[in-house]
Amino acid sequence: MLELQDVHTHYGLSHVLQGISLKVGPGEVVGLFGRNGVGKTTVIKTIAGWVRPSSGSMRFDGTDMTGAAPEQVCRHGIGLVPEDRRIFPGLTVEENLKLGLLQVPRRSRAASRGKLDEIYQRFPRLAERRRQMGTTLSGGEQQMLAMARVLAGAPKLLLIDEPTEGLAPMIVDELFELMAGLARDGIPIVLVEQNVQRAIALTQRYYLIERGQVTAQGESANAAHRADLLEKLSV
Ligand SMILES: Nc1ncnc2c1ncn2[C@@H]1O[C@H](COP(=O)(O)OP(=O)(O)OP(=O)(O)O)[C@@H](O)[C@H]1O
Repeated sequence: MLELQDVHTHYGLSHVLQGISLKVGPGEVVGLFGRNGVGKTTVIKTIAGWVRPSSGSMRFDGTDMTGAAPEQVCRHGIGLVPEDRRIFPGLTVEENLKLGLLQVPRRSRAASRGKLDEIYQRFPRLAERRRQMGTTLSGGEQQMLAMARVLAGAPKLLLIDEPTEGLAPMIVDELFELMAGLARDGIPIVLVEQNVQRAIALTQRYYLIERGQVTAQGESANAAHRADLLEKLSV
């Protein structure tokens, strides 16, 4: 479904991604793990078109998307939930979600309402707070809103970057439960998450990134692969 081949990305003279190749199949949840600063967010941003690769290729759903702009990537069905959440200030929870709904052009009023109801069922906390300003939500709730807004655009693949960073344990549990729900529903996800022990249980496969390269990959259910990953990350 998504395939990156030998992707190199630079920030100026800094050669951050040094030949990343990875695949995500239909319905697959794939983890990108690694220490701080190794390039995980840059992989996500490169897929989303926020950063242009200097070489290599990317295919999504049978289309060559190498170097595509963020809006094209988004239109092709890749939804990004960024690390900093980007909740629109001055808009309520529902207004934030309605902006997400606009991602799908020509959706009928009834279909939009249906989608919103579906989102509120998945995220009951957002339903309770639908009239509250988005930026007044707790960090964890803002993370839910960021996810829900992307889901309103009916993405074919989700990129989720560090969703639980800095959040209280209880809300972290809720977020993992929500992501498990998305996984059960067959929504493919690329997940960057520092909490590897929890995240590994959610993913089917993983890539370990070190210094801008994939240095290990494996099946999450394979005990030896898991042990190898946790050992390499010393967790
Ligand atoms: N806009 C930028 N300009 C220059 N260098 C950058 C930029 N963004 C990131 N970097 C550098 O690129 C490297 C990879 O950063 P990236 O954020 O992709 O890593 P990461 O693995 O996601 O780390 P973290 O877990 O800390 O977010 C780091 O050395 C970082 O300092």
